[in-house]
Amino acid sequence: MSATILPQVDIATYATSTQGLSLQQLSFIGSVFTKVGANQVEDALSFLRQTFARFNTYIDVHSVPSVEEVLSLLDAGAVKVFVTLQQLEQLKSVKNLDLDRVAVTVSDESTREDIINAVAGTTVGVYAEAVADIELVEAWLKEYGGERPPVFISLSKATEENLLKVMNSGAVPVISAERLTVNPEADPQRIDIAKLLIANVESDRVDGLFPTLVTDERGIALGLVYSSEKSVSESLRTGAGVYQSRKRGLWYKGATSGDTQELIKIGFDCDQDCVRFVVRQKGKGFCHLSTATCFGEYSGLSRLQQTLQKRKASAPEGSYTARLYNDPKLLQAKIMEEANELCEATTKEDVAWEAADLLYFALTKCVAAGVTLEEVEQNLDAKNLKVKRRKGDAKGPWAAKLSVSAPQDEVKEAASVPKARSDPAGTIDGRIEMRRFNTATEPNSVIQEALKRPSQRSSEKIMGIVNPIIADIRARGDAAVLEYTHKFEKATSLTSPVLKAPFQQALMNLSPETIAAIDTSFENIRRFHAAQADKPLTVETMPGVVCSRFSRPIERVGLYVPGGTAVLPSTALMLGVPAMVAGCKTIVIASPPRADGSITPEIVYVAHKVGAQSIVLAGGAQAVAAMAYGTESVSKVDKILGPGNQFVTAAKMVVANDTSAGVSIDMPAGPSEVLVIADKTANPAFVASDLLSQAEHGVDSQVVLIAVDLTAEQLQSIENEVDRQANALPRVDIVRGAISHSVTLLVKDIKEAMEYSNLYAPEHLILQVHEPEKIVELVQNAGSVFVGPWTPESVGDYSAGVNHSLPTYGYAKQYSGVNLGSYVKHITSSNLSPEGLKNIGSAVMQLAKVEELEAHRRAVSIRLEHMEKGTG
Ligand SMILES: NC(=O)c1ccc[n+]([C@@H]2O[C@H](COP(=O)([O-])OP(=O)(O)OC[C@H]3O[C@@H](n4cnc5c(N)ncnc54)[C@H](O)[C@@H]3O)[C@@H](O)[C@H]2O)c1
Ligand SMILES: N[C@H](CO)Cc1c[nH]c[nH+]1
Ligand SMILES: [Zn+2]
Repeated sequence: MSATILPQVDIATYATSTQGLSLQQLSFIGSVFTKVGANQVEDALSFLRQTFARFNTYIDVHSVPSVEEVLSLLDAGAVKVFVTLQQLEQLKSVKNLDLDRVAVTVSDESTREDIINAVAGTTVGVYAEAVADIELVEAWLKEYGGERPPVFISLSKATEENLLKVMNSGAVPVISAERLTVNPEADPQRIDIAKLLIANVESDRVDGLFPTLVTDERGIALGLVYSSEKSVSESLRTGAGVYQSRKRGLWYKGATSGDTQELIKIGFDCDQDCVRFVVRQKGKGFCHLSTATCFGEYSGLSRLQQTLQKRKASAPEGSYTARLYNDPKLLQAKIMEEANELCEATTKEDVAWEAADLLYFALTKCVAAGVTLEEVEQNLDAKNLKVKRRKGDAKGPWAAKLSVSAPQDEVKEAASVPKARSDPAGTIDGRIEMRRFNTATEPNSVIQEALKRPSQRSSEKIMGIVNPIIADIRARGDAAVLEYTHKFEKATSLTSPVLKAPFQQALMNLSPETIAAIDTSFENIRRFHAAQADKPLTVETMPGVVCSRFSRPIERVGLYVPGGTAVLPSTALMLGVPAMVAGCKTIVIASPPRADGSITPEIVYVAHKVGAQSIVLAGGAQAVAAMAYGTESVSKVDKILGPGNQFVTAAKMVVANDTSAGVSIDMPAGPSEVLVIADKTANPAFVASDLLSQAEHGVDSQVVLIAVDLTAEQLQSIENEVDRQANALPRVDIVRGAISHSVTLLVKDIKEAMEYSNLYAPEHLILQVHEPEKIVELVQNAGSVFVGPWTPESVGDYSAGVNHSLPTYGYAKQYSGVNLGSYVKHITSSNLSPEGLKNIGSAVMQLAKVEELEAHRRAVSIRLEHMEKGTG
């Protein structure tokens, strides 16, 4: 709000003055003017510090000798300084100084032409001091013409009539605060500030009232009311929100409800036809419906602040916020954790998510310390007024985190031994490079830390998102599935969440090359998985005791085909073909549709080839929940398989743990990863291409290179290839994100390489080493292994026949990738002859006796007795 009038105060006496407007009443107007003498700069700085939040301070600095001191006043928050022509010339050359923070003074030494020349083409204002003849100034203003700069005038004879003339001419009058009053009836020798304030406000209403927007201190609209000169005057006098009701006259807000308001400021809009009251609302809220505003409750940061303040006053025992208030160390750790997660976030969505988390913990810290959002924002405004900008370099340990060593130089210097390089950035000197760690010199803890998968959002947070989605799908079925698809996939035209077989030919309109590629892959995957079928087995464990095992397909399977960062028809093949080979009766495929509501034709073609019953046009937790519980149109399944992002994986875990769902899952298959072991025989270009093929999946992917006894030059060639090839990729930005948490380990021999690999348990392991077949024997933990220079990982992703739906995140230690066994359950059977029962009976009866389970024992003894009596 720009100033309408500038009450002048003396900084030496303002605090104790009892004449005219009080300090609080001045703050309602929002602006003050003061003169600073040569020795008063320190006092002025302290005045600015104390009053920054309450006033905009305009300072006459004629007598301040140095430009440095003038700048320090501007830096401390003076909104405008009134200067001499000489000072103006000096200030014009100050970098970062906005010239609309300066007004030049018309004085005896300067002619009108000097002033016009000085301000021409700038935003510098003009200050006319001790003007005796107001008509002359009016004439001057008229003559000036065009886009006039802001003009401030102090009159030698400040009568109400003269002040109104100044305001009518569009200038801002400067007048001693001691000459003003908020109570003209009791103080007739002073000028009514309310009258001056609204002198230029126009009303186009027949009742002459002024539309008045009431906001809180953050500028959030609380409601719309009306004001009159009288109500403004009453508000200034009482320091409360007082308005003019169109029916009931003066309205002292909260007089009956108790929801009163503390007046903070009164201002006006740009064309002076709307009043703005900034208030601090007490009680239940502004609206008569007891909401914070007439437009509903607060949202965002304001709502969070409201909740945190309530929790501070009385937090429910055991609430997380109460824990944070009571444990400052926990709060500190959370702030650092969230700040770090925000630094690591790369996608728009993740940055917003992590920033929200950081703001939550930062605001908790503020509320704990009694600091309000309004105060934080005042600080932001104060910083915005700074002229002397800091360089903004990082300090202390943070600066150290930024410093990067020069890898190329190092390599040149140390002719053959590659050095470790552990900067956290993924791009070093603009190159796309992984961090290097030498296992011979780095402590094991550092290596373990470097090998950690990129931080995932905490399961608490993910569950907080996924659980309500699952509950919603259970409660509202198809309608909820559609709503989430509209929201996440932006497929707002979609009206049914399911596409049922038979699928129309038009939906599988593919090029002959694509059809041929899918058909080739389909056949290889089919062959490899068909070969996995196990024949029923039968064993006679004792004479007459025959045990068998046979398998049966799981009847109904749900296959999740990811479609967030990339659409993966190959995953439809990897999940659909073994389901078909196993003989699953109902195959349901789920995949997020495109924004136009359609599904990728390649996925429809695969669904058709594997005999899928339907395609669920949904992704994420909603697709998983729909298949787990079934909806009006989505068939319930017995097992859900397939990879996905954190929401998909979390939802699979939730439904698998719900016994009422009666559904199982394959495994946790998250962001893609690869570990390449390369020795001197490896081709650097091949190694780089394999690393990048998984890095391009997503920013949360991780790739690891284990360099076995490489020279600095050999390692450098791989790194050069990584940078060169990465920069040529269309998904270079994703690759950059993934490489930022990817690492190279320098190890001495293949044995050590395999130890690290087994510890990491990668989803994909690539062996680009001498005699790789022999090394396969050393593999203990891995999802799928790619052997030798001619086996890029992508052959496994698409066409070789092996499955690409594999355990990630180290779960290769206990899970297998998807295989035929994933679609069947094994059933055993026993078949005993009388002789067999005789042979085994005593062992069974004895053990039943030990367990004191008599009915078990008798089930045998009763038969043996029958045999003896010949009645069996
Ligand atoms: N391990 C394996 O075998 C394997 C195989 C293929 C792919 N992958 C991995 O699968 C992952 C696929 O992830 P993706 O994101 O590309 O696709 P996705 O289909 O798994 O996830 C997309 C869905 O996530 C949901 N979602 C997105 N943001 C959300 C939010 N803020 N709140 C709630 N739900 C939200 C939406 O419903 C969206 O449809 C990748 O990380 C890829 O590397 C792994
Ligand atoms: N590499 C992924 C599994 O981690 C699968 C995939 C599909 N398309 C390309 N790659
Ligand atoms: Zn892949």
